Amino acid sequence: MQAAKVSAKLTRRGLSWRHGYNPTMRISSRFLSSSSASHVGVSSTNGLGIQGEVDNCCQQDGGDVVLSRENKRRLSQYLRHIPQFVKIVEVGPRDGLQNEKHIVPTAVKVELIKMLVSSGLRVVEATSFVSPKWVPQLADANDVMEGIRNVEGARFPVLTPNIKGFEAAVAAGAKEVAIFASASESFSKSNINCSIEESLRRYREVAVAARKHSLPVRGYVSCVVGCPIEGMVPPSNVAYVAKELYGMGCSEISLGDTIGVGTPGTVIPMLESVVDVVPIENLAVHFHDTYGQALSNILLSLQMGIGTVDCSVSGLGGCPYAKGASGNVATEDVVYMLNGIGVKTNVDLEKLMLAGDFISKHLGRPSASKVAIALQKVASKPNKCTATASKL
Ligand SMILES: CC(C)(COP(=O)([O-])OP(=O)([O-])OC[C@H]1O[C@@H](n2cnc3c(N)ncnc32)[C@H](O)[C@@H]1OP(=O)([O-])[O-])[C@@H](O)C(=O)NCCC(=O)NCCSC(=O)C[C@@](C)(O)CC(=O)[O-]
Repeated sequence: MQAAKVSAKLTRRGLSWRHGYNPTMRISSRFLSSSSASHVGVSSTNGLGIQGEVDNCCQQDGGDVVLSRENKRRLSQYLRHIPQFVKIVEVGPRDGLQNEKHIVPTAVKVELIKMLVSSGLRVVEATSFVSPKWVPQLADANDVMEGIRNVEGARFPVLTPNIKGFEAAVAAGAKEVAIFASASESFSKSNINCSIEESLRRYREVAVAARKHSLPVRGYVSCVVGCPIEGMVPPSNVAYVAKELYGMGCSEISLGDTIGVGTPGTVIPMLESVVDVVPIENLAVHFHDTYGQALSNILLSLQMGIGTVDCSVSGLGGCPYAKGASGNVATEDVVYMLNGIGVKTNVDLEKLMLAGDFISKHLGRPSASKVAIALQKVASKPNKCTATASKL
């Protein structure tokens, strides 16, 4: 069912996913402002079992339900390190569409980007200036940039693998670029056809040129947990590459679990290693969801103090040089989780789902976002939870 129709149905029932509809959790923004300057104060109840308790301890507050002081105290002990605001970097138009079997028309890409921006996303990675022989799906980078030239309200970083790509990106009007190195030697060779050291040399050249143009540079590290060729990647390798990228002037380092094998058990040691060499405020996380671990890895990254998360609408994507890896964690799922724990993103979930619906229809397959699928079902078939929620 089209997301707009779903939205209308939910609204008729007095429900909304705009704020991360969850029958047992309601958030008051008052809690956010009354907590410490940079972390969530309180956010949720503790699950399905305590609906009655929510009813008893909350009061209406302009649409929100205010949690009791006791609930606030209980919950803040689990959420106190999580930032109040998380910056979402939407990578669907680039990381998502670079892996599609059939080339997506430029006009569809441009429309998708516009819809993502209108959902409130402020950073949308638009395309790549890479070799069209290597990634034909993004060979229309110039045309995409032309199509979004007048779109305001968001930044549109683009991937550049070398100075040739950087110059092409600048000529096309890019105001921000991203470079992408790997923590695995074999992946570097298969992805960009050179060693890690050679890639760092190329990226230093890009970083110097970017500084001359006053353009911010984002740096990716791929294979931060595992490599499709080498297997597990030591955290020290990740820290080395992250430090080099930071040292050459990258304002943000995005740590990519390219094949989605990480669990909290492997992600924690990796992050600990990296935060020793790069300030945590300059880090982002980028989880593919191959093994369904992305949300748990994101939650723990936030608890460790990271405030920027990459994700892809409808869970689009994968890497052409990492066979079997599935898409990035779905933006809808991340926004829903963050809404549920009271973390602001400025993203309107309803409008985001329209963008997801648009691209899924174009690709002719269902969304990979569990939230999008579930909310569509909720709208078409009310269940016990929706009935309870509509009474609140
Ligand atoms: C790096 C290269 C270019 C080396 O490719 P190469 O073949 O070694 O390069 P070359 O310097 O020998 O040049 C070969 C041809 O490519 C051209 N060329 C050279 N550079 C460019 C350029 N920038 N734009 C357009 N054309 C270019 C160059 O002019 C030449 O053209 P020819 O003379 O044969 O006609 C190639 O391997 C490449 O483009 N790789 C990109 C691969 C890619 O995009 N992979 C997906 C990125 S996703 C990722 O890395 C992970 C990430 C970021 O998402 C995070 C995560 O999930 O973990």
